[in-house]
Amino acid sequence: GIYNDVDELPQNLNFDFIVVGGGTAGNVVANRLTENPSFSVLVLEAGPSPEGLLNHTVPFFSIFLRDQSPFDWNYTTVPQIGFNGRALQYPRGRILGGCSSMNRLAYVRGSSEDYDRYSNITGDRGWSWNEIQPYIRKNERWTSPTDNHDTSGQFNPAVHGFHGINSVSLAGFPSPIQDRVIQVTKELSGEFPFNLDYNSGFQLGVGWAQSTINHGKRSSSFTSYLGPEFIGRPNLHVLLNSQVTRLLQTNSAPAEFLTVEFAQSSDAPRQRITATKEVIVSTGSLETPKLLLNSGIGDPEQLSQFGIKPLVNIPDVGKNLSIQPMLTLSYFVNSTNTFDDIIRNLTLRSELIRQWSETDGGGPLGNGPYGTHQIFTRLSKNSTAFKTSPDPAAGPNTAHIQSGTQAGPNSISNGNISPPPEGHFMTISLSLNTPTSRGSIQLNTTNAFDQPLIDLGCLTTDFDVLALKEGIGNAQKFVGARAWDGYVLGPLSNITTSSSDAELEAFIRANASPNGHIVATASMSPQGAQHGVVDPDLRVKGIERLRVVDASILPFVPSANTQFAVYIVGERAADLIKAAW
Ligand SMILES: Cc1cc2nc3c(=O)[nH]c(=O)nc-3n(C[C@H](O)[C@H](O)[C@H](O)COP(=O)(O)OP(=O)(O)OC[C@H]3O[C@@H](n4cnc5c(N)ncnc54)[C@H](O)[C@@H]3O)c2cc1C
Repeated sequence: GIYNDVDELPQNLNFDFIVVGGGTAGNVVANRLTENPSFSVLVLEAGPSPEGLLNHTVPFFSIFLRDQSPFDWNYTTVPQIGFNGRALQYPRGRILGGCSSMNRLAYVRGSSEDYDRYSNITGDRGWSWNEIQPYIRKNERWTSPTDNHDTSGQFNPAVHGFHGINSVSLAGFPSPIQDRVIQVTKELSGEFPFNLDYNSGFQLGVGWAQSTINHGKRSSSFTSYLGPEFIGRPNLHVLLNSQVTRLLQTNSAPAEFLTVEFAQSSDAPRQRITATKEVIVSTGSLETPKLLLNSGIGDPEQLSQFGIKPLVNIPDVGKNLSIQPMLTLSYFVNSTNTFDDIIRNLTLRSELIRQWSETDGGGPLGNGPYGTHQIFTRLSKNSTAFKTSPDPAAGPNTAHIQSGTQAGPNSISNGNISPPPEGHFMTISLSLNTPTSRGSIQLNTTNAFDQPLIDLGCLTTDFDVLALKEGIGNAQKFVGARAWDGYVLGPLSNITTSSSDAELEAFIRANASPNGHIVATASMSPQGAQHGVVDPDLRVKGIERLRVVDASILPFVPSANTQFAVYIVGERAADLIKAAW
């Protein structure tokens, strides 16, 4: 069951496993472990439930989940050198389902090489593309689009799972620009070839967008893994509004941290519960390092500076943060049939809400705001970026740049949801999927309710800036295709094909923003390695019966949005834990 208050928890229960964080990965672990009726699981989630929240259910409205809100951690980064010293507001779900309850729903796996790299650098074949296939099937439930259009030629059924838990679908409402995008794949087939399915392991080219949407409604780890058929399990307990403040050491040789300390608000009394088998930390890439550090697990020198007693020496906690920087390029179009007015015109919006609810998820609001297609491209072989760094992609078939096409304003992707008051747009958003810059998460105070110091480190290497410049050039080639003649009128920004290198760099630093795909702050490394934070079986190094299971364990960001990888991490972790007990 799901409880709001600690007093509602069934008394005198022993919990075999405590999952800290009911987010994307945490709910997968809780679901899979409770398949075994003899395991009892408690999930402690800092936020409330998204049940009944329209913005967390209507896919298009994810654009409204970027501002400060009671369902968000409302982070602000430290001033970012690479972004001209801008300190950025940075959204993360503080709600059951975590970021899967508020993300942009794009379902993108990355390349097979991304997963083979995880396998190679950890020495564990279990993370390779071939070995994760069963977990893809366990996670994915391919679902027909809301409008039931003919999807042949829009995806490859052979590479999808139809019997998993988490819904994935193609757009359920046509976009006004989708036919032109397909025309570009024919016209410029050398640079932008059509790819039937970018989730096959071979991602390069242009494919129809796939999203975690179930009949016009968000499919999250809350709606799926804690869905009605599971949440009634007598061994599955989810306590909301409960933030874990520290893990407490219960044994020193071997080191164990089986007691969790938590509180229902910053000034509420601290409570304690002890797991009998394992504690699983699934608090995400920003909170996981903070929780470990507050518990005395980290770099001893840094911990001592805060008066925290160093208990386990793991210098890499919070280091190596990796995230993809992104940019959006918007163009005025010769049409009023775009999504701009859904944001600007409240009357239209309420009509569409009515359509959505009367048709069970139908109409444009049932689509994610990510647009029609995903475009995966590589930098040119003789790119100047490669003079500054070896190729950071996981392999020769892995994209450096991922772009999305949408019939709407640039602001959809930027987090700022106020489009220009006039005009209609189409936008290419482009993300550098293979960043070489690294940042960090550090403590600011020892109060668990305070934010950590978040340094995303974006655009601090020459490679990343040069690669984004080339990404802009790619986008301009795409928009320059004849398919857009008479439709695209001109750019919204002052960036054109004749902009100088200096102008491009100034534009990038002033306008780029981080996307939501933070990883690597508690990276996996080989068993026994001194670097990294967890072993390939996700056990925290030097500690027994404590694992980290969330995005923070990925040592590199995949060439993709990250929820897919996180679901796979959750699925495999559950099997590893089951095998250990
Ligand atoms: C704005 C945005 C847009 C995105 N768009 C996409 C997209 O379109 N496609 C895609 O694939 N990916 C997207 N992502 C990324 C993806 O959603 C995340 O990588 C993934 O969901 C992270 O999963 P996680 O389990 O690591 O963390 P989360 O899902 O964040 O889960 C962590 C959970 O732990 C809880 N928690 C944290 N600290 C504590 C504590 N101390 N005690 C108790 N509970 C705690 C949190 O409230 C949260 O519920 C986006 C992310 C963001 C932020």
